[in-house]
Amino acid sequence: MRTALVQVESPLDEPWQERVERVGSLVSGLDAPDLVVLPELWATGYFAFDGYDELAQPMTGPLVETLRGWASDLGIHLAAGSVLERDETGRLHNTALLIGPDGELTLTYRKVHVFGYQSLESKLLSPGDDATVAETDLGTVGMTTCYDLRFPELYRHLVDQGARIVIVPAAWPAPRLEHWQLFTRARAVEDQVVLIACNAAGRQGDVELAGHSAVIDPWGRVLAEAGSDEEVVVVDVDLDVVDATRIEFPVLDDRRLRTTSTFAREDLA
Ligand SMILES: NC(=O)CCC(=O)C(=O)O
Repeated sequence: MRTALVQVESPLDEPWQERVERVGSLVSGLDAPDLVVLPELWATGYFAFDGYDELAQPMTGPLVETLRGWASDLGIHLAAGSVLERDETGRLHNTALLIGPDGELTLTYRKVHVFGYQSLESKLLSPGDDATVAETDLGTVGMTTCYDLRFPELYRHLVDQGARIVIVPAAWPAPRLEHWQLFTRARAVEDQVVLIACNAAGRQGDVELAGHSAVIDPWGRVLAEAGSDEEVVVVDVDLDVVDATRIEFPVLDDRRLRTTSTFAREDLA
């Protein structure tokens, strides 16, 4: 699986429409990837909180239409990072999406753990209340978003549904780079998945993003890692490593505590 991580910079003074055009050119210039992955809220800029309400769109809106067009024109799987979704009741969500080579939405995931530390996300957005997987011709894929990396039970929930690949779009700030590197590797090793994490880069206002997008295999090997600037990283991933690891070292079979795999919906209302 040829995987391209497009580690986008989203400076607050760049009009978002220009950024979408710029990133579209980057994506269409890639050399025949199977999967392209973008960061969390890259079009809007995660830290552009003032623009959240104005820029949120339904999943049938023009931004998602454009992204679907990229996937179908190029015949790729596009994990298009996340977008600000306005749902049918008017609430806003941070919604990650995977689009298939036919331009159809394969998987959507509303970020469950919205972030409130030096961030207005938890005030402005409503959390999701579920996480599912999609069967694709790449394998069984789950998605989580950024801060979710700190909540391992979410990943077990995906593994319980058969996830072999977990894609993580992020806007993770530079002061906690060590946490990013620790959690991405930990989740790959403990859940025996290929973990594909695409972070934002550059500055968004006062915040410096960490970059260091990475692809990590179930042994914890970092197959590719970006630096801290805007960059595209391409890596060929042999997905057989998931089954090989689970057969060689069947730690998931030794679990004694089964999660109930349910969400505390009453807490999320
Ligand atoms: N965008 C985010 O969810 C940031 C999370 C973060 O900075 C952290 O967990 O640390």
